[in-house]
Amino acid sequence: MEFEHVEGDLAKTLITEDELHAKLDELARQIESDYQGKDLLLVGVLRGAVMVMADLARALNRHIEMDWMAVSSYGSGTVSSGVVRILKDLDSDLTGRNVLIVEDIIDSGLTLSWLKANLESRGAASVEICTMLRKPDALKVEVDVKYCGFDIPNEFVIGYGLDYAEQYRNMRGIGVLAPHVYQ
Ligand SMILES: O=P(O)(O)OC[C@H]1O[C@H](OP(=O)(O)OP(=O)(O)O)[C@H](O)[C@@H]1O
Ligand SMILES: Nc1nc2[nH]cnc2c(=O)[nH]1
Repeated sequence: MEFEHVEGDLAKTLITEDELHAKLDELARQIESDYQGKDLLLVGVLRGAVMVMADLARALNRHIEMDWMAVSSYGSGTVSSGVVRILKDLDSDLTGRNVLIVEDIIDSGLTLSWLKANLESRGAASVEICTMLRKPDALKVEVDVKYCGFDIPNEFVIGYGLDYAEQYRNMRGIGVLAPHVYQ
């Protein structure tokens, strides 16, 4: 049972581990085809994207580089503050690079629209976004997403890198947190 230790904290299971991995394989084939003959720098956004990054990188049958940024707009709450702070910047020079931002979720879109513009301003040849989840009903700004795993309802989700107050990131699938946990 993949959710055994958190079962009482979940309102429902949304996406299973198998479904996540099948989707990652699909995305990896598209990315391989789109970036044929080009360099590829995967930029993971800490901390939530750690699981997607690790699994996507291994699903790709090609050379890649990885770098990491840490930004924060949520603190320990469940609603975006809208203010994005860089907690850790990239080590790489982006000049002329093909950058693929790897994310776990696009919710309001505030983090990713800010981050994409920020990386584009550093002279990259291209900056695209790959996100495992997106909430179309929660978007406050348009974000141009090239690769999206699943569109999900506007509910607070946990698992596969996504936390509530730093818990649940190691859940293998994705679920909706029961309101009694945070109310
Ligand atoms: O579209 P938005 O409303 O801006 O939300 C998306 C952001 O929220 C999550 O990160 P969070 O700030 O929770 O930090 P974490 O990755 O360290 O958990 C997620 O990883 C995105 O970066
Ligand atoms: N854990 C979690 N983090 C988020 N950050 C933005 N949206 C979400 C969400 O639904 N769940």
